[in-house]
Amino acid sequence: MSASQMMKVFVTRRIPQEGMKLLQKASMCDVLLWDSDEPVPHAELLKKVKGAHGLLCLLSDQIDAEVLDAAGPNLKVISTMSVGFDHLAINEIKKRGIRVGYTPDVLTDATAELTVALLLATARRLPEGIQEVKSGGWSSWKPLWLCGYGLSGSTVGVIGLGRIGLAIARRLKPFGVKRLLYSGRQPKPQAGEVDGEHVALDSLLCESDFVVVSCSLSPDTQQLCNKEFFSKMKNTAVFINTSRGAVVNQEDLLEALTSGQIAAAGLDVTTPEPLPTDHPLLRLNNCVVLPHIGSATYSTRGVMAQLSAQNLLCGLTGDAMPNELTL
Ligand SMILES: O=CC(=O)O
Repeated sequence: MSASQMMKVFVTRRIPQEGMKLLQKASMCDVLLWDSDEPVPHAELLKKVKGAHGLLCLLSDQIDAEVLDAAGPNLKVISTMSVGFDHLAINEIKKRGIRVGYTPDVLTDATAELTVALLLATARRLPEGIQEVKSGGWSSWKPLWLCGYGLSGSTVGVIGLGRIGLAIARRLKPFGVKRLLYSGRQPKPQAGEVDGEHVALDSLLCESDFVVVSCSLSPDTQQLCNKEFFSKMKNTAVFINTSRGAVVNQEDLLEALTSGQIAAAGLDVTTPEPLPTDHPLLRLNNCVVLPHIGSATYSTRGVMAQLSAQNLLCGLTGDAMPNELTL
């Protein structure tokens, strides 16, 4: 293929080899990589994307009208190495006739596992316990020390029983969960598998011992978890969010945690990301914050990279993508 027929692809970060190899093998592609583990600065993104036919990006890259304009009319496909796509200006993308690939399913298990780990770490106060061991605060076995909340006999409420929500529910049930509630627009047939009860959000909040947020970020869910939301939760309830930070009003969460309105929170996602190290949430013992690592297993990230590369290449050749977002 002559240089003028080659299609330009910009990859916004180092990604696992499984994906890079596929792109490098594709004879029609001229691949430009932002060869770093850190995000490409916005000004560089605008430069590097110029004239690209394909863009492989991550959830931390905001792909807005400015980026699309900088790319210009060649851009045929955007492939995001994520299941979430709230970082993409979908209306602008649709207007320009650009196709979008994403990576659902392949990260469901890893994200559900991480959610369970975070729930248990938060409810059983693992970070506090580890800190006490290291600091010499562990003086003896004490009946009233570092007690938390258990899943056995509990009611769990899942907000958004989609692929990941269901995988979380499946994993939590064997801990002896008594009732599994879920909210969402309509009952889901697959909820039967976990004996899930479809309830109104208010009932879920009033009745649950653990509230797990697993919905995607949309105008409907933005700031869903606010003062009113937390005020309906039990004082002994634990709040877990592994979806997107913007689903939560963090000021209101901080207030709920410091006032004792709720018992504890575990967050894998925050606003902003990274959360500044002096953020007040990080000073609380009853808040466990992780750095958005839901899908971070070696194999999952490998498969995500591979799928993103496949989506991108199919988008360039005009073929059906393994996972194309319906716009
Ligand atoms: O948050 C993770 C993803 O959207 O893949």
